[in-house]
Amino acid sequence: MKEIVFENVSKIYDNGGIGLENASFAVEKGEFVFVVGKSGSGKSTLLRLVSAQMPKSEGTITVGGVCLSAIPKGKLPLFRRQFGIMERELGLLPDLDVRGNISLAMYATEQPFSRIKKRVTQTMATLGISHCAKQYPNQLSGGEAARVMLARALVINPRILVIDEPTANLDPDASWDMMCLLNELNRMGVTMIVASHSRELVTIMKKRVITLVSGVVVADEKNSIYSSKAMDVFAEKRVYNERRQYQNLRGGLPN
Ligand SMILES: Nc1ncnc2c1ncn2[C@@H]1O[C@H](COP(=O)(O)OP(=O)(O)OP(=O)(O)O)[C@@H](O)[C@H]1O
Repeated sequence: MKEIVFENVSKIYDNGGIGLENASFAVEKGEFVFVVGKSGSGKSTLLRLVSAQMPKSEGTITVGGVCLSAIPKGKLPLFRRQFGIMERELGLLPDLDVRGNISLAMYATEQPFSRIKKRVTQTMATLGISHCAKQYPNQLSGGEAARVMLARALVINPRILVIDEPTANLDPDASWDMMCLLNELNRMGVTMIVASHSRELVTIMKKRVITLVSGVVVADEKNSIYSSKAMDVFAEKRVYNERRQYQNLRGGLPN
């Protein structure tokens, strides 16, 4: 069953910047997909479009069979609850301990306090951070803080986890632990869309990899590796084509 479908989706920001250009792909329920590309290639844009955090400019996005443009604005917050989102910009609140930070994500779901407490305890145990429950963010290691951010995304029991750079600023051991954890969550049935800069980890994981260059999907392969060569070849071709178009417009190519 198709969980996410993008059909000719583009995102053009208010200042004219292109975030994503004519992207088409589908993600199956329970799939694990990496999104890779150089800085500014459109990874975060794609993730934010998937999780209905901003509107697309063109094309059609369908999640769980629901076309995002058909959802009334007032119903979007409820719709977004099927996504767990982990991204750098959503930092931990410094004045709340770990349990508080994770619990906060559940308050909007309006569940009874006892249920929230049980679910938070369970999530901390799953992610191996029970021992940090009473610690504050500035008392956590990088790896622990990343797990708390993941716990905050996971605690609402999402169908889809959308994760931007899960291993940013982590040492190799903590990065590997994080990837294993994501793999484990995926095995439990959660659909995963993960943007990553980590060449080594993406290659080792052998998952589906969507590669972006300047907002364009240039490769989409199963059991794939992070190939900077594919990016470079495409970037060179694109620059060459743009030069040709420009020179044609100006009256023909020079010798
Ligand atoms: N809010 C915004 N307003 C205008 N342009 C934006 C905005 N957000 C992103 N962009 C532009 O869209 C393009 C894609 O940016 P995006 O953040 O999606 O890339 P990225 O691959 O996630 O980069 P990074 O790896 O550095 O996080 C870039 O050219 C960027 O400048």
